Amino acid sequence: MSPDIHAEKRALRAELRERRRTMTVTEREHATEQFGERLRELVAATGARSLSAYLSSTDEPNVRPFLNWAHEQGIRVLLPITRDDGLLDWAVGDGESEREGLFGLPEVVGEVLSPFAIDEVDLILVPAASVDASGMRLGWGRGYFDKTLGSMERRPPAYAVVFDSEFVDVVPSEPHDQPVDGVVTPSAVRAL
Ligand SMILES: Nc1nc2c(c(=O)[nH]1)N(C=O)[C@@H](CNc1ccc(C(=O)N[C@@H](CCC(=O)O)C(=O)O)cc1)CN2
Ligand SMILES: Nc1ncnc2c1ncn2[C@@H]1O[C@H](COP(=O)(O)OP(=O)(O)OP(=O)(O)O)[C@@H](O)[C@H]1O
Repeated sequence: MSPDIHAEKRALRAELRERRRTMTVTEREHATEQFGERLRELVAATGARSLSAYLSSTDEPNVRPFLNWAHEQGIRVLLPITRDDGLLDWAVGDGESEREGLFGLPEVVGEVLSPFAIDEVDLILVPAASVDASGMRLGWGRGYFDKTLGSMERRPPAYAVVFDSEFVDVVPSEPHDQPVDGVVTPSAVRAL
């Protein structure tokens, strides 16, 4: 794998991380409301009764109000538990208990399910740094979701959740990168 593409990905991630960090509270709150509307539309369109998502940290697209809504609707929500071997375990989110996991990310507390637990969901919401028009996704650089999505035999629709400016024409990609089926931004749900 060429070192250039790794450097390019790293530089892009740093830029995107900085842009997220400098968003204003007003921008964030507005985006959160719109993410909620779009994600509820996606659930209605897919009829999903179970889904996997992530517990947003401060700078990430905030899906927490949506997760509370999903929980109230009786939708089963799986949240990732970061393992140090590069795989993700899962636990059912109850909207209550969490703690700090590996890499300082918020993590759900609950019965730990194996990486295979995600095989059962109807819809996958994937965190990302950027997504392009062909569905290629730039993640945060440890390959967790490439491995997860790449190992699934029958995969339900996977939608990346990003801010509008992070949906771009092309992201740098490598053979192991797994495309997503769609993207959710504050302005729209798009199948790709
Ligand atoms: N809220 C949330 N939970 C999540 C994810 C996520 O993106 N958001 N993940 C989604 O995968 C998994 C954890 N993924 C991680 C990915 C990278 C790094 C990390 O340490 N990255 C490098 C930066 C690499 C770079 O910039 O090139 C670092 O910070 O040093 C940590 C966790 C599972 N849980
Ligand atoms: N299916 C896989 N099997 C083994 N290693 C993988 C796989 N997918 C990715 N990797 C490794 O993970 C590391 C990070 O990959 P990459 O830069 O594509 O991350 P990313 O797309 O940002 O990550 P993520 O999937 O967590 O969002 C690379 O060293 C890559 O070789």
